[in-house]
Amino acid sequence: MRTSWADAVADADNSAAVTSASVANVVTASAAPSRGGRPAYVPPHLRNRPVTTESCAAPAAPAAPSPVGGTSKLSASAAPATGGSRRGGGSVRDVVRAGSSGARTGWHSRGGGGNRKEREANPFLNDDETIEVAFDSKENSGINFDAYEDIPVETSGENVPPPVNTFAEIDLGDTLNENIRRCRYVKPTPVQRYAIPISLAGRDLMACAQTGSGKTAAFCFPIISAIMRGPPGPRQRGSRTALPLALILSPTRELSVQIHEEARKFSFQTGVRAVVAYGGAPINQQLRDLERGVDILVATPGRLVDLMERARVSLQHIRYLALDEADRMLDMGFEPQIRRIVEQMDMPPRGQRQTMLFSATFPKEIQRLASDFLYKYIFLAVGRVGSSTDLIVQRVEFVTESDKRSHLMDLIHAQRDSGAHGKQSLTLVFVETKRGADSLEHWLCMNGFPATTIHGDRTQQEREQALRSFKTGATPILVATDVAARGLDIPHVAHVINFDLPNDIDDYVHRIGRTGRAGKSGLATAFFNDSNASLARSLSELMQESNQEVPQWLTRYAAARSHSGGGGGRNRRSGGARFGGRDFRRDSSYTKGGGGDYYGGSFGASAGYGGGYGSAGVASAWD
Ligand SMILES: Nc1ncnc2c1ncn2[C@@H]1O[C@H](COP(=O)(O)OP(=O)(O)OP(=O)(O)O)[C@@H](O)[C@H]1O
Repeated sequence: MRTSWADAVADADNSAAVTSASVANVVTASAAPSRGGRPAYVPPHLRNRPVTTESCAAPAAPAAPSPVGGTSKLSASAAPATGGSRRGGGSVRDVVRAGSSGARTGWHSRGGGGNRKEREANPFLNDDETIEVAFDSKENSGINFDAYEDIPVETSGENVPPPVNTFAEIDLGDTLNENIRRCRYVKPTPVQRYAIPISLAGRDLMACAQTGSGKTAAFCFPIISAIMRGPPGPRQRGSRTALPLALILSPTRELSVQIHEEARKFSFQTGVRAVVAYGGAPINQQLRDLERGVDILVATPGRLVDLMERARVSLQHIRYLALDEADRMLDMGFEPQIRRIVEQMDMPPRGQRQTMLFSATFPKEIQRLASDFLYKYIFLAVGRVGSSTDLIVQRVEFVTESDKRSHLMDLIHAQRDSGAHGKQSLTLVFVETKRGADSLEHWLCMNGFPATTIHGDRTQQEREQALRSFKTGATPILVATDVAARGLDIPHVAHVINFDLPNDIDDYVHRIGRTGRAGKSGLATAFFNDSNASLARSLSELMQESNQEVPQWLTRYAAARSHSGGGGGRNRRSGGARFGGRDFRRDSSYTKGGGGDYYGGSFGASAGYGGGYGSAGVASAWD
């Protein structure tokens, strides 16, 4: 049985009615074992205390085993495979694929792979429908395509393949089409309309499209389809080194797990096998998974390097490379590791592999770095006329440090009171530090609000448990650091609160993008005070561009920063840029050959775009 927000609050209210000693017990209770025999989450302040029997957080839903580490999935992934058939379709590609059975890559041709198809778990069998019961059903109406109708799209590069309007226009193969249908994707989102034909044409791509707009499928579909119709991969012949054909890199473990879950759905019964490898989870399970054969490897960079150093993965047969959150992957923290993987190991060079970079934000200096990895690439920017206003309402409130907690409490109370018929919604609260996350979570629990936390000091098992507990609504408040800012697709997040604002406007864009996804509406509230002055200008510009109400005081802060010469560094935006997805190659400062690449400089496509470029230093489809 799932505990709803209303139940949880009622429980909390009951607890609050008793003595403070019993409140302490309520909190301490999280040390009790949860259902399914897994230890329940223990808030940080109680980790060394004796175990009692009640819980601050409502009990988490039981979980099916994850592909790696045994804790990440909500789905009943061990269920037998049903539906769909690799051989059943009439598509040429499927026939080719089926006809090559046993000779090509995929589990049925790998050492030890044997008769794996029969054992393929059905990734569509999950308990989403049960989860929906706890949430407001009007939130489940699926993607709102009207929100995307007049979306401005810009492409640049040579010979850009034309976009498609429907999935039927692309020959993805019957099995993949069946999986798309199972995902309930009726038609492609704008980024998919453009990116899929570009990728299927074999072109390198740098794609910038707003958060929650379906970028994962935009790179997964062409990869899966190309593997299905391409020549067989190498046979491992007794070697324990895995030889994937495609590599998808992402910056966080949870995002890698999520992309892998998506890839498994899209590739169900296609014969294409996706495996995930990420840090913090037991490596032995991942090694066993790799030994069974891998076509698509989804990985975080650190774990991948580890596997390569152990000679358990070789990239010499990579045909497709995708970097999700590519600007993050190439910023100062990750760049050396990515260069090592892409340029200094055994991966085929650009031009011999196909490379796809995706993100919602692409600062120019990162585009410049990224161009080292790309060959004659197409730049694609997908924005939205009407901007984000329709989907994410952004609010900024001036709140001093000492008032933040009481303000947060007001917001959470308001949110609870607006919940229809006891249905709940989720609130994601971003803070700057791990310690701050633990402390706020503790305080929320003490005040009767079931909360959990995700940050880099927690074990991977705790992180996955926290995410699961949040997704199911068992703990409808998640306090997070930036580790949860990018890519995570969590349905029913109604409110993102920037308790501490980030220093970088791009981080803000990704954080608020955890709500208002796939055409649904969302709310984002930020607490601003003097310590955020450096963000004032870029925040105010972003809000203006998204047709949000900018408070007068924020405009004054922004003006003061402009006069004092502080504009938010690389985050500075130009006012009034209707469309910020600008290809850096269009800059006059860019010299042909500077990126080792030819750029034709012609626009290949434009849909409904009537505005000119600004001189924004940041390319963001939110503009
Ligand atoms: N064609 C489609 N029709 C309906 N829903 C879709 C379609 N494509 C993707 N979605 C859904 O939209 C949601 C957002 O997709 P996804 O996570 O790929 O977004 P994203 O662009 O990668 O976001 P972010 O920038 O935050 O990483 C997912 O729940 C996905 O299942």
